[in-house]
Amino acid sequence: MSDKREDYISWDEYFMAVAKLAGMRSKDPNSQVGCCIVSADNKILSMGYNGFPRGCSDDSFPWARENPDPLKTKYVYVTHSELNAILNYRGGSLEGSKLYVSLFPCNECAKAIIQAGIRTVIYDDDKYDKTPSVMASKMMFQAAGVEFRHYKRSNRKLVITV
Ligand SMILES: O=c1[nH]c(=O)n([C@H]2C[C@H](O)[C@@H](COP(=O)(O)O)O2)cc1CO
Ligand SMILES: [Zn+2]
Repeated sequence: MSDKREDYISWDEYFMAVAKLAGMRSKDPNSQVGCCIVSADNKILSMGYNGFPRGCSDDSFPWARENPDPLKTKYVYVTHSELNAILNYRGGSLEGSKLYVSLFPCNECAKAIIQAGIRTVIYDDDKYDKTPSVMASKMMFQAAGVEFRHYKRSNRKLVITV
């Protein structure tokens, strides 16, 4: 007879929750994106969130979405969560790993994901579906044999007191 707990979180819930927890570090007022890279045997290898590169202070670089001067918007400076997670990994190869991310990867991150050898992408939000960037990501993933699947929310609320 087993006394095992039955309400433990699934692997998918665990890794998506870790991705979203990383996203809570983001200073972006509009989109907080988090990412968690996991080995084929379910070990967490790396995490990342969207933010400015090291040394580029959140207090001096802009978080604006729109400005006639592109240098006054975030887009030219921000490092995406997926790229940060890939670059944060210093332990060797990401070949064959899985990437959990709270927002579908853009085309630039898709290139990095493919070239890093990541084989599976599990995403939650797809709010930029139908934009050329996301359409390009999906075309590249399909061509490169990177599987992508939508995360099925269990809608469980995980409460952590810190
Ligand atoms: O794949 C992604 N990963 C990622 O980290 N981001 C970040 C960059 C920006 O900080 C933010 C997108 O900003 P916005 O939704 O306001 O356009 O999300 C955006 C995408 C996809 O667009
Ligand atoms: Zn991106």
